[in-house]
Amino acid sequence: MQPLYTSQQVRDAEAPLLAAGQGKELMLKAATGLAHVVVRELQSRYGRVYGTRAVALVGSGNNGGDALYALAFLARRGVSCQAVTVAGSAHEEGLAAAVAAGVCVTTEWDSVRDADVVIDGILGTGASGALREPLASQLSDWQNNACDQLCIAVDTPTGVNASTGEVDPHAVRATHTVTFGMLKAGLFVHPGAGFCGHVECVDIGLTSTDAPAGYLHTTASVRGPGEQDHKYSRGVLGVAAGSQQYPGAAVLTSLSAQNTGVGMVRYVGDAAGLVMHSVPEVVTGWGRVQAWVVGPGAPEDELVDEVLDQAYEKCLPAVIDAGALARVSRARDNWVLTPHAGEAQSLCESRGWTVTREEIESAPAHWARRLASELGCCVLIKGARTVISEPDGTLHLTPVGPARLATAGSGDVLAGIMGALMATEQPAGSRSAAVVAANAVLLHHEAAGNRALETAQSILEVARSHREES
Ligand SMILES: NC(=O)C1=CN([C@@H]2O[C@H](COP(=O)(O)OP(=O)(O)OC[C@H]3O[C@@H](n4cnc5c(N)ncnc54)[C@H](OP(=O)(O)O)[C@@H]3O)[C@@H](O)[C@H]2O)[C@@H](O)CC1
Ligand SMILES: Nc1ncnc2c1ncn2[C@@H]1O[C@H](COP(=O)(O)OP(=O)(O)O)[C@@H](O)[C@H]1O
Ligand SMILES: [K+]
Repeated sequence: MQPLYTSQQVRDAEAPLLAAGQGKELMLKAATGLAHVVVRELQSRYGRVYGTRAVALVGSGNNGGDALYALAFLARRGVSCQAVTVAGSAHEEGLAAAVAAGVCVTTEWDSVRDADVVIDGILGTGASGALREPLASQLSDWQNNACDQLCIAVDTPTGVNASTGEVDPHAVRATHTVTFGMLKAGLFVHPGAGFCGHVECVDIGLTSTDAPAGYLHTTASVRGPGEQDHKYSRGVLGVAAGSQQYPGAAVLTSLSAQNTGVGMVRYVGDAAGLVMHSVPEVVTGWGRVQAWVVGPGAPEDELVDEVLDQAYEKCLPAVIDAGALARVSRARDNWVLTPHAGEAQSLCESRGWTVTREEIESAPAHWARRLASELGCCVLIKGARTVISEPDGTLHLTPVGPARLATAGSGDVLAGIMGALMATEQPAGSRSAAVVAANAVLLHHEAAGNRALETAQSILEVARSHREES
């Protein structure tokens, strides 16, 4: 997992280097890394670099400085370069370097639309508040008329908050973002993540001793059974799912758990016959378990309450989904609540917080954090972009999953995968529970089929391919 930081943390990491007089060196490293990406993308899209046209939008700060030094580099490679200064002033040394390399400087935006590549060097980590006029309207005019244009953002797309992922209505939609030194959390949080395109980080020698704001998870793993393991030591998962109205959820949860790999699945609920028919390895009825999944398919309240009490009293890790979410009155830090935005809204409402589903969808990290802090457990808000927060606000993020997961029963499958990992991994606190949850999301993405049943089936092969035998 890769650490993610806020803008302030990055600035704090830069401060001692700047104080030691290394500011120019840092900027040149950043600009060189940026220019290499521009060259690579020009080559990849147009098959040539020489003779292409690059336009950089240049703000008044160091973000613009990066763009100007990169233009100087590109001009020397035979790219026809123009700097559009958008803020009245620009980084002096960067401007001088660009002019010396033959870059044309203007305040007119006419050339932006026809550029082969636009470099967004307006705002980076120094941005604050809403985009000001006339910049905001100029950005909208350009982007409303741009079509499939290569656009490479310097450090962060202008208008995307690099710490929170919140987005200004006039924000730049980049195809690529070249960020410097440390990954910024806002580049991976919805909705900002959707404006960044492909993100890559150029190493400029920054390090931080701060606790990261979050982690990016990109690699799944599944623990295999050890030589000495038996079905009980490997982990038994209790599944309390399904009802007469929604029996299928019980099947999807149990099947995906079994296929992910677990010592045993014990099922309790109203769909035992159907579960047994579909997954004959499942054992029905109460017994000892090492983790619980409770809630998919709206099991009865009495059953849910009994499971929640047992999991709480025994400190068992648990995945709390759908119908069980509203029954949670106390929680352990190794629990993961998995609401979609609508369920998250109900959780908020029951706490007297007024928020719409749309507001949760546009700031899921904020609401996941708030709920996790309030409840004292991990909260995973499902959706096109899934966000996990620990109670202390540390985020756990994954790359975006395939949209074919937007189908009924998909969440039940995720709950089963996560439950199986909980039973075998036995997370003891919120950090390890969040890591398990992120791992489950990655496996879910990889297994995604066109139907939830197909996903639950293909998780067998996906988990096998990631299994590390111990
Ligand atoms: N420091 C280092 O070691 C390194 C830093 N690096 C680079 O520096 C970047 C940070 O540079 P930075 O601190 O100069 O801030 P930056 O993002 O250019 O913006 C400041 C300008 O924006 C303006 N402005 C602010 N908000 C605004 C708004 N809403 N709407 C309109 N304007 C607004 C603000 O105006 P003011 O508020 O002062 O009037 C000010 O003029 C960082 O992202 C990375 O790219 C790399 O080179 C590596 C080494
Ligand atoms: N557009 C999308 N792209 C990627 N993943 C998605 C998308 N829409 C939904 N998902 C994922 O599909 C699952 C849907 O879960 P949920 O809404 O609980 O469905 P159900 O209740 O029918 O099981 C979640 O894991 C969610 O993150
Ligand atoms: K930028």
